[in-house]
Amino acid sequence: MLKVQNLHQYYGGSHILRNVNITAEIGKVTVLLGRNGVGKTTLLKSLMGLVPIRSGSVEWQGRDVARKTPYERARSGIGYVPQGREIFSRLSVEDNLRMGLSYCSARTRIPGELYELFPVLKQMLHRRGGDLSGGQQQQLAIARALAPQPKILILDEPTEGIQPSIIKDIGRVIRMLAQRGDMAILLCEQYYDFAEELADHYVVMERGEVIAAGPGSEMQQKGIRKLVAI
Ligand SMILES: Nc1ncnc2c1ncn2[C@@H]1O[C@H](COP(=O)(O)OP(=O)(O)OP(=O)(O)O)[C@@H](O)[C@H]1O
Repeated sequence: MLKVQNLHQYYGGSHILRNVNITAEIGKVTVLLGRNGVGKTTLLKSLMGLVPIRSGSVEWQGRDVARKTPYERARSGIGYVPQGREIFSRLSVEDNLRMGLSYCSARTRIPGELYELFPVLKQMLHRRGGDLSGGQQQQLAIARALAPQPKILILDEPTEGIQPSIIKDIGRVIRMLAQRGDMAILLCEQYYDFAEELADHYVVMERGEVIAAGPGSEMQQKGIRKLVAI
């Protein structure tokens, strides 16, 4: 389980995250919602150690990882799919997947399962990452994060700029990964319908604070769509 408590983060003098508390459980999809600029990406980067936090704890599988490096967090089973995908455009699809294994000495082979989840990657194995469509790159970014077999997958807006058929495929993979029961999913998303369909739990942020949270089944009844409408 990932448990974030009383987290505060600043960029210079700007107080960006204010006393954030969230959890993400193994076997569940937790969706993080909020309008542009409320601090979602900053929160995910803080969880991954890509930006420092001022105070609070980030507990993963019972250990506080808040002072660990991104490398150490990745090795402890935290997988991260950044906003904008950050594919290595001049490397092949296969080498992009290998990059996902680069910090993980125990695993040297790309799991064959990734090609079952995303068959297009097998077809394009020797193409350059930069030659893939946006949707294919997103699938590659997810597969790269899954290559070392993490226990939590953190995704930052995976549907951004992606065509509907690929959004469906990505949704199916997310649901399947959670249902297997050995991985937590923390999904930051602006596409409300996609988020609602997948959510076991939801968290809504506004101006750096969590303003609502609960079971995914209650999102409609609680009017969460309105809270995040632009
Ligand atoms: N590197 C940075 N330096 C200073 N301020 C930043 C930096 N990155 C983000 N911010 C500011 O922090 C606030 C939160 O940004 P963040 O990207 O975390 O929001 P977000 O909810 O993920 O938005 P979006 O949905 O647009 O990605 C915004 O006001 C943003 O301008």
